[in-house]
Amino acid sequence: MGYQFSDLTSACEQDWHAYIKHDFVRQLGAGTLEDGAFRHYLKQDYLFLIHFGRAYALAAYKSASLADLRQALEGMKAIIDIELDLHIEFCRQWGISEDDLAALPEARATLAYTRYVLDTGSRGDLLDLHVALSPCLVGYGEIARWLNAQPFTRRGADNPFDAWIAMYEGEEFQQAMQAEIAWLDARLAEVSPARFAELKKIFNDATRLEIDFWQMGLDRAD
Ligand SMILES: Cc1ncc(C[n+]2csc(CCO)c2C)c(N)n1
Repeated sequence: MGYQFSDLTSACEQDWHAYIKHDFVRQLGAGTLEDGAFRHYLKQDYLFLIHFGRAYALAAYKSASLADLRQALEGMKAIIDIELDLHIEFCRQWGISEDDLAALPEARATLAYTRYVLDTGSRGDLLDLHVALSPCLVGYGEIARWLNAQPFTRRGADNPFDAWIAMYEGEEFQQAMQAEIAWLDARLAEVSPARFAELKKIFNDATRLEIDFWQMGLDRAD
């Protein structure tokens, strides 16, 4: 008894590091990532974000308290009003129009990850769903902080991906990430070892799917 969020990352340390320190991330930080790989990632991430918007709608449906319902609504608004708007603008700067985005075929890695999260939330409870969502929210915040601490990372105008790092290091985003960790810490404090083992599997699966998402970008896989 008495778990916290950091027990999930510790229990999946190898995969968690493979996700946070993936070659895609390193190249993005160094500014050496090929444009085509970044564009492929951006396009698939548009589809990813739409399904994550649905996952927050599922979190609303699974909420038994007003506080949880409000939190789900805030998550959905953050994706639809902030993250997706920024994303569409980002895509435009990289030469990808809204028409291009609307006509995209979905890559297998996108399908696998998004539907895994939706399925986990459908069969499980709100905690299962939040654990499935947490590598996304917490991972990107950690990636931005990790990149800023690496000697190979270049910031500013000589890194074409600088705006990407800036998006996730921002105060607002880091606060949302801390709020999610606090919510998970409070729930995980109450779970049994058997329940923790179930949640660890979900966290590990979602983390592995994040690794595949980066790899899909590097390989430009569909
Ligand atoms: C594959 C993939 N994983 C995580 C994120 C980051 N992300 C997506 S939605 C969300 C919540 C913010 O409202 C965050 C942090 C991404 N963009 N793409």
